[in-house]
Amino acid sequence: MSLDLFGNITPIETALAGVSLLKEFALKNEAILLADLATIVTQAPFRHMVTPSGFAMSVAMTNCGELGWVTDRQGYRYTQLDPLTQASWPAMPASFLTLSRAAAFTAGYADFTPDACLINRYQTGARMGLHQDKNERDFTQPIVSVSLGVPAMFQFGGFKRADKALSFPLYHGDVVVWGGDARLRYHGILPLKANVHPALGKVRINLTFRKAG
Ligand SMILES: O=C(O)CCC(=O)C(=O)O
Ligand SMILES: [Fe+2]
Repeated sequence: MSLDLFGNITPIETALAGVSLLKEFALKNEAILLADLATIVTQAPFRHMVTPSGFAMSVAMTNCGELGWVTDRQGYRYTQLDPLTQASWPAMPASFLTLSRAAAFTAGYADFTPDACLINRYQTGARMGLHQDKNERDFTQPIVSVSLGVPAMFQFGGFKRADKALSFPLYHGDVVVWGGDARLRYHGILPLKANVHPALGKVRINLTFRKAG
């Protein structure tokens, strides 16, 4: 739960139990986050992974942490090695770990220790269809999701793909935490509108922290 400028619970939190929207929570540490991100992508570059049915995703992805989320013809899963380089995924930087733990703590999860951070890069038109995050072992652990760069419309649906979804915008620095009753809600990102962010240019970057293993 978090409060808006007037001390009210934000509308999205009123509608969705188990969702916290922490506006601009990541802004304080923007510079170090972006510097650490730049280092990660030199070691594990963004790539368009293929879904099990053989379609290249419009979102480009990489990972840091002990485990990284991947998809290919074999399916969705977490791996210790980057399939592109056969090297371990880059270590999770202290700045990422600290931010994700602070956000989880603020949302009511006192002992969140992510072992995976999926890094999504959206160019204009890129989208992520409604899906559940369910490749993790322990659904009592939340998802912590950090938005950077160009704004995007996030969708929260229900527990079936066809359930009606609520949409709300996410801006640079916003953090969403979902767990508990909301942990397995369908969610996604609508096609990214053309835009420019002063620090990141034409893209949106999303950091999704999970306790996967
Ligand atoms: O980009 C986002 O905000 C959502 C990403 C997401 O749902 C995921 O990576 O599983
Ligand atoms: Fe997701």
